Amino acid sequence: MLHKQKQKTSSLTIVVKVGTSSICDEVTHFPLLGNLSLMVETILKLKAMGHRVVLVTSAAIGTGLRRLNLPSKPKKLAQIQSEIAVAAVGQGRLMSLYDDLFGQFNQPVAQILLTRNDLADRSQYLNAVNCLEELLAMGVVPIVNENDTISVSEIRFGDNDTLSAITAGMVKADYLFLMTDVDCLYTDNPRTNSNAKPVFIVDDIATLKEQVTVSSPGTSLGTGGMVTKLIAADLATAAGVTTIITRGSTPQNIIAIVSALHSPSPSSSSADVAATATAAPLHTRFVAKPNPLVDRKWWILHGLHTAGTIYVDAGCVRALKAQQRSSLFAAGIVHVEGSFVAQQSARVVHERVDPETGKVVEQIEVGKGLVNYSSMEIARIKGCKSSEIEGILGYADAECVVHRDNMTITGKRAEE
Ligand SMILES: N[C@@H](CCC(=O)OP(=O)(O)O)C(=O)O
Repeated sequence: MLHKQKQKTSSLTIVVKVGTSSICDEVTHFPLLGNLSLMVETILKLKAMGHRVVLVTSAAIGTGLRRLNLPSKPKKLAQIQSEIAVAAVGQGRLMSLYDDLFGQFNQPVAQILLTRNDLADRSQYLNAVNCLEELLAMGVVPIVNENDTISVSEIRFGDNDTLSAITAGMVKADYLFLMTDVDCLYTDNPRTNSNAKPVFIVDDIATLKEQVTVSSPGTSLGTGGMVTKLIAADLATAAGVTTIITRGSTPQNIIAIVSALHSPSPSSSSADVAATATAAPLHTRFVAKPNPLVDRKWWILHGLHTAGTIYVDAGCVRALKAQQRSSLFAAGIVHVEGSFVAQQSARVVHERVDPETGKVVEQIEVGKGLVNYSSMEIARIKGCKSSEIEGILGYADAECVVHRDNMTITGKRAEE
């Protein structure tokens, strides 16, 4: 299938994610200055072409290890505290390195450190979005990393692939470049399987997952790998961002890839567009979803930490997915899992049960929403009519458990 890239050529918004393996030597942890300089030059060239660029960078831990003369990052659970302390040492030094390199060209940069908790609050999320927008409007290059020192494990992004996808959604990017230590996604690990073939273009990540073997666990310093890149691509394409995986040691390829995807004139045939894109350096392109989720719905799905799960019956699923979507009412709830309060977010799941054995045969993710009642309240009102809530709880703050405006349905509607 041929894909015609949208022919926007003036100012593109491009998020570039650079992993630890492209920034620090895996053994010595010394900075890979050649790579970093090329990355900085590439970003400056993209800016000179009129594009807006956000850099999402890892390597606070790697840089901290070098500074502290430690051989490797702590692995035991008890040492997680020292891992984040190492990140605190490295983050300032990493920024100073970028500031020095960009500073050679009089290019101002800004440090943005994010945690999942920051983004879970709608007003803080919007503040972060506005800050990024303002920086881009001022011609600054925002440099984003996770705020490792205050991210506890259950709310941690953990890998910067996910963080970069969230960032790309926040700035409504045209492109997310996930720079890594291979040229592109392969059908299997090219280091261990010589028959592994490059994957050039991906329309549907769910189908892709059935066709490729993704085993890369990431490097000894980074936390990501190909698995987290696919999650990031899924997330970013849902927000309408074309996502590219390509080699981190040749960042100049970003320019060649963007140019190849945008150089044909608007009247070019699809074949011309495909041929030009194929002539670009090796990369995998994940096609952006044509009808991306609008900002608030995307934020509910990806910005919010999921605090629990609400299990619903089949009738409820049909109502939630119907053309005129219904809100989620207590009557359709079967049970609730986890401990959460009102205004936190919960997954909505349907369990398909084998009628003969009574066993759950499949769990179907329906969506995610901001709840009007706590998990304890939901446990008491599940299966009841809205008119009964007041009698059971002694009050009724809302007639539904999740209002449809506060819910994002994943997957297709029932009638599609
Ligand atoms: N935020 C941390 C680690 C993030 C991380 O490992 O990401 P990656 O190298 O992309 O797998 C850091 O700056 O070292």
